[in-house]
Amino acid sequence: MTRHLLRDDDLSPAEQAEVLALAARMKADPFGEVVGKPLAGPRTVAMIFDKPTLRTQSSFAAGIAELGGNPLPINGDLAQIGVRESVEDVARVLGRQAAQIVWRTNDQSKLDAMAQWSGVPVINALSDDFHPCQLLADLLTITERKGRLAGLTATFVGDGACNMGNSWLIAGATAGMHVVVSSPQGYEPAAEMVARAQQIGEQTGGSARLEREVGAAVDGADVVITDTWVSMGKEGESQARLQALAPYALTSDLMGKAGADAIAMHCLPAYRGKEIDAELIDGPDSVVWDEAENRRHAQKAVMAWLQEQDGRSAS
Ligand SMILES: NC(=O)NCCC[C@H](N)C(=O)O
Repeated sequence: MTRHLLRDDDLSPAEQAEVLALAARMKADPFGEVVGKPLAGPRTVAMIFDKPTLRTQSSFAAGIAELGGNPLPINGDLAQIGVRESVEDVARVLGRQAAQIVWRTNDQSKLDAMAQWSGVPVINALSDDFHPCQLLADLLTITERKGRLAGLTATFVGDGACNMGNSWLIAGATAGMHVVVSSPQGYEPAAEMVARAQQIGEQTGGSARLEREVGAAVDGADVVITDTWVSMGKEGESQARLQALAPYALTSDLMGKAGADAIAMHCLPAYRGKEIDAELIDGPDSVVWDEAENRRHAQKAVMAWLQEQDGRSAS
């Protein structure tokens, strides 16, 4: 069966650990002299962007090239998937051209259809619901800083209903972390996301909970994460969001409540003076540039791992 990375729990806890270990090996050997070049040929990886992108396109393109493959960027505005032709038909066409498909889009259901019809591994490069590639990069970054994941407390503050809030719940619990999400009313993750993370936590020793009071949520945390208050596609709600989320800004004061060696994370793009203080994101507790670099290493590991799974299922 062809494997995909459409949401964070498409990887079991053991598989997540395997991908993260591979990512660390790839980071130490960027041109594949030891780990090899699983996309050599070159195999083509189609990258479709229906939303803006900087980190995702550049890290996938560089990573695909480092794996010996051919990155094929597709402009979503020109392809008009689901408008000019159905997701099913696009999937069947791209599945004949590319070894893998990377897609940044809005609806999770479109990714499901791409996976169902393409016959090749599909990677979610951000949807409205999940951002699993960012989480693998973030977990790699935490491992580098802390030497472990299981047992650490990660507190996400701000818009918990967005892709990053959901992915933190699911991927953090998969890694055996204690995930706390602190959001104002109306911006909490859906109950089903929290329940799913709790269910995974029962298996891994991790946990997931919501904590409305932001100081209590950050108290003693090992990792504090935030994200933009206005995710792509939510621009029309900007004013209401900036107002509602203001008490949940990640300031240096708030960060002071976290554990002594706590790190601050942000997937970028960041809005200084809104969801995060300039002195914090540009200060010594911030690991945001490592997160951005680690997108490449984590995604290379995902592509290599999916390619290997695909080979296994074909043989
Ligand atoms: N580093 C990135 O890939 N950026 C992710 C932006 C996440 C944000 N919640 C958004 O959906 O716009």
